Amino acid sequence: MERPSRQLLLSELRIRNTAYDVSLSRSLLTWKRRVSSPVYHPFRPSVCHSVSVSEIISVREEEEESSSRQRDDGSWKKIKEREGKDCRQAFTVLYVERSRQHRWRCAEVTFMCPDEALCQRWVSSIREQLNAIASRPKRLLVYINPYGGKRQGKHIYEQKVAPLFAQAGISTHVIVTEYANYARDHLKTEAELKTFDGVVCVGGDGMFSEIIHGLIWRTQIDGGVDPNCPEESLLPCSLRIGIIPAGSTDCICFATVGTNDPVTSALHIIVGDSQPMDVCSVHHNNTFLRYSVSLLGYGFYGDVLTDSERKRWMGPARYDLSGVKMFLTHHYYEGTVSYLPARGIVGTPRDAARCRSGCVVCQHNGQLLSEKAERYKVDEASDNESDGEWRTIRGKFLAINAASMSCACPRSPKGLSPAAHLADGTTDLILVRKCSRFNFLRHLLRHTSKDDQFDLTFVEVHRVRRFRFTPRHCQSDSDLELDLQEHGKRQIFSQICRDHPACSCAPAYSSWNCDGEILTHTAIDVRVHCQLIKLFARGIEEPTVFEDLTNPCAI
Ligand SMILES: Nc1ncnc2c1ncn2[C@@H]1O[C@H](COP(=O)(O)OP(=O)(O)OP(=O)(O)O)[C@@H](O)[C@H]1O
Ligand SMILES: CCCCCCCCCCCCC/C=C/[C@@H](O)[C@H](CO)NC(=O)CCCCC
Ligand SMILES: [Ca+2]
Repeated sequence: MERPSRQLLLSELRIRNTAYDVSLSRSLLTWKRRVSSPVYHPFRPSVCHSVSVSEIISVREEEEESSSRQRDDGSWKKIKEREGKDCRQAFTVLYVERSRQHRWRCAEVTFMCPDEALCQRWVSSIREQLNAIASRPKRLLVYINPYGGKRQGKHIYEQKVAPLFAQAGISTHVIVTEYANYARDHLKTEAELKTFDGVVCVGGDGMFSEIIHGLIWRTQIDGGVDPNCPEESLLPCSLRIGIIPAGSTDCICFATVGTNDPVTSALHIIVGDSQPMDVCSVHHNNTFLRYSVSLLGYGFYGDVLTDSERKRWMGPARYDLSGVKMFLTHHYYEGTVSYLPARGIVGTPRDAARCRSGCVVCQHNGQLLSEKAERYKVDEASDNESDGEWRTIRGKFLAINAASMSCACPRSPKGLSPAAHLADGTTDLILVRKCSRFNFLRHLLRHTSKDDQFDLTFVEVHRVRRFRFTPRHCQSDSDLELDLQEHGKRQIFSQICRDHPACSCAPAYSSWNCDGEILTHTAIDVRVHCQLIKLFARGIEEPTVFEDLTNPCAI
């Protein structure tokens, strides 16, 4: 058991009219009500509070002149009782308080000191501790998409986030985007990245995608790496990214924080959290197409996205309408999926365990991959793909999904692949073969219940490092030859006729949904880059069952 660290300060201070023993160590601020009588009071509220120093947002001196100050709830609190004296005898600590469903709130407590010198000592000691936390950002570059989600981005930032950043002493350079890809291009070429400790995007998954495209591209160009070459190992980005959710799905925020709440996200940024994340690069014939961190979906999710883009004016409800429409349409697509299974790693897509804050699977697999990368640097002749052999599956699919993380979102709180990991260097490749509408509905509905969406005969899931997809009509002559041998000429010709858009109702191609953006190509080559970016987040926290044993209040 870890021992509480040495006390830096211990004083008797007052909260309102009650005396408390208040102590500060390098890790904790604790206030414990003084027990005047040893008699047990069953109806008295908890007498001891403890806050981790790492979760203190800021400390401020109270400057009111022997007067009262209005609290948030409208009541008045007395700051100073004695007359005629300078008033710097009280200080307020703002800190993170956990609320329901992974939400964080900014709470505050005001301590009254017997004299000014003591008050000053407390304020400077707490500030010293906060300044020593190197991971906290001091200067942030903020991009706001005014048109994401319900078009509330600017309002959300100004009302809920900016005041918190100001209280935490974070300075910001705020840019409201003027058109799509404004933030991406600004980051690629213009932004003075060295002057910032992080980039914040206010918007949805599409806006986040712009930010990572700008940052990853810039990092590769500055480091002399060719982003068009699918074989190149990409350089990790040094700046962390914060997401203030103001979009339609906000799946990246939800899956990394556990909730889509602007205040919670702002607090994770302020305390300087860090969550590494895998990124997939998507190429077509040695040309870079896009990066993806959440869903790469062909078939159902590609069609839903294509249809919903025409209904953008509807806001987030467009996905529900297009979802139902595409479910009824029930298109399937033929093609070949090849993949490189992830070997030597911990975890499978069917695990009961989930990726959570401080995930050991991500740590283990991340370490394994970086050691491997080091070895390859020494031995140039080694084949990068020697840890496994490519496997190939041909078929008719209703959906081909690659989930690099769970893709949990309010629509599906457990996500497309509930056991996927944020930073393990793999993506879960989910193949939903052609089946009846009823069966497909069973599969879809299981995304919203406790039942396993993979426990169906027409669904398979593989944890992979790399995969390729070729739609049937892009297949090589030798592949088509194989088809002829397998199925006989007559079947093939009737199939081609049925699939050809000119002479039948069923389209031959779907589109790829890449984190909510439509890809321009259907034949793609995808590779996972382990922990390429970092977010101001810590992963979803497990609800605490037992009191923290390092907390002196719990002992
Ligand atoms: N000023 C702007 N005008 C028009 N489009 C913009 C602007 N700034 C950003 N965009 C684009 O708007 C698109 C959607 O933005 P965003 O992701 O913020 O919201 P959303 O699509 O509603 O949410 P989600 O992606 O979570 O479903 C993005 O593709 C982004 O490139
Ligand atoms: C017939 C009804 C069946 C109901 C089934 C519900 C299943 C929900 C699964 C939700 C999966 C979300 C995956 C996230 C993808 C994001 O990268 C992307 C960008 O924001 N969002 C969409 O493409 C938006 C995609 C929205 C799909 C509905
Ligand atoms: Ca992953």
